[in-house]
Amino acid sequence: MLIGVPKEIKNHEYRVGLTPAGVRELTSAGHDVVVETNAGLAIGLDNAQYESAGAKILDSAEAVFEQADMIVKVKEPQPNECKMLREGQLLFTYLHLAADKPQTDLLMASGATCVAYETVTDAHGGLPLLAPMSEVAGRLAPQEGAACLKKANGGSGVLIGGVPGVSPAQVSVIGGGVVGLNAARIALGMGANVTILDRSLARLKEIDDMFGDKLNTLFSTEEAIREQIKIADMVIGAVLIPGAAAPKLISKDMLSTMKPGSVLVDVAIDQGGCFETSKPTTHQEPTYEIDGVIHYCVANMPGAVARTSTFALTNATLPYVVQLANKGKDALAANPHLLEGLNVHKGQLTCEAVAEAFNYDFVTPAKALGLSGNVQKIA
Ligand SMILES: NC(=O)C1=CN([C@@H]2O[C@H](COP(=O)(O)OP(=O)(O)OC[C@H]3O[C@@H](n4cnc5c(N)ncnc54)[C@H](O)[C@@H]3O)[C@@H](O)[C@H]2O)C=CC1
Ligand SMILES: CC(=O)C(=O)O
Ligand SMILES: [Mg+2]
Repeated sequence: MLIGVPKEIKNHEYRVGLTPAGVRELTSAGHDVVVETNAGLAIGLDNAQYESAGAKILDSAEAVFEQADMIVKVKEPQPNECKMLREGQLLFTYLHLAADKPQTDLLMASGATCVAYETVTDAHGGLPLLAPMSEVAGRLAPQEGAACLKKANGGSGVLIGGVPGVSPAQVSVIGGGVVGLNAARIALGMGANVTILDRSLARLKEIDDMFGDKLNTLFSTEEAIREQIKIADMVIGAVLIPGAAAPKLISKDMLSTMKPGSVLVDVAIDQGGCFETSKPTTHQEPTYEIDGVIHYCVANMPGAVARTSTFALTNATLPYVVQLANKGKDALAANPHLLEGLNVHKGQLTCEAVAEAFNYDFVTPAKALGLSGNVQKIA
C-alpha cells in the first residue's frame, strides 16, 4: 500500500502522523510511504531522516493526497483537506465528529473510509489511540491553568503550590479517566489540593487506591459540581462519553458562583466542551474571560509539546497503521476493536454517537463494509 503523511495545518500544530521510525516499519514490510516536505521539521524530524527510513518526499499536500491509498494524520482534516479525499481512500486520524457537523458532511461527501483514532477500542474497555494524547493533555492542563491564574493573564493571582503559611490552590478535576488522572498527578506534584469527580464508582475506587489520602474523590452529581466550583481556583474538564458530544456540566449561570479570576481548563473541548460557555480556542489565542472566569479551551493541546506527542502517538498508532497497510479495509473485519474506529464509509455514518448528535442515519460499521455475519465479535 502507498501511505501518505501530509504536513499538519491546524493553528500551531507541529505534530506529524508518523515518525521516521514508524515509516521504516512500513517500508521494511514492503509498503511505500510519501511524506510532505518538512512535515516534521519543526520538531527536529527533517526530510533526510524520513528519506533514510525509505520515504519519498513530496512537495505539496495535494500530491500526497493524490498518490496515497491511506492518509495518516494527527488532527481532523481541515475543509480543504476533506475536499482532497476520494472514494476508496482510507483516512486514519483524529476526527472528533460529534463536535463538527461541517467536517462530518464533508467526509460523507468525499466517499472515503474514515477511521477515527479516538473511537478505536481495546480489550480492556480503553481507547488506546486517544490515551497517549490524553496523557499529554492531562499533564499539560495544570501547567496551562497555572499560567492562566497569573494576574498578567487575567487570573486571580494564586500560586498553585502556595508557600509556607499560605494555602495552595484548589484544583478540581471533573472526569477521572486518562486526562483526569494525569492532570491530578501533575497538580499534586505542583502542590495543589486536588479533588477528582467521576460518575464511575469503580474508577473513583481505583484512583483512591492509587493516591490514598493525597487527593479527594467525589461522586459527580450536579450538586457536587455546584459546591466544588465555589471553592476551586482551577477546574479541569476531562469527561468523555466515547464518540458523543460532551455533557455540559457547568452552566453559564453557575460561573457567578466561582471565585473571580478562577480558571476553567476544558480539555473535553474537542468533543464540544463540558462547560456551557466553552468555545474552541487556539494556541495563538488560548483564553478568554466570561463573568470573571478565565476559559482555556485549546482543542489540540498536545500540539504545544509536539515532539513528545508525535513519538507518543506513533508508538500507539503504528500497530494499527501496519494492520491497515497490510490488509486494507479487511483489517477492519479482522480486528473488531479497529472496526469501532470506523466513523464514515462511502458516505455512510458508522458511529452511532455522531449519528445521534446530528440526527443522521446510522449504519453499523459491519453493514457499511458489507461484512454482516462475517465480522469477529468483541470478546
Ligand atoms: N483538548 C485536547 O487537546 C485533548 C482533548 N482530549 C479529550 O479529553 C476528554 C477526556 O479524555 P480521556 O480522559 O481520554 O477519556 P476517558 O474515557 O479516559 O475518561 C473520561 C472519564 O469521564 C468520566 N465521566 C463521564 N461523564 C462524567 C460526568 N458527568 N462527571 C464526571 N465524570 C464523567 C468517565 O467515567 C471517565 O472516567 C475527551 O473528550 C478527549 O477527546 C484528549 C486529548 C487531547
Ligand atoms: C486528541 C486530540 O484531540 C489531540 O491530540 O489534539
Ligand atoms: Mg483535539
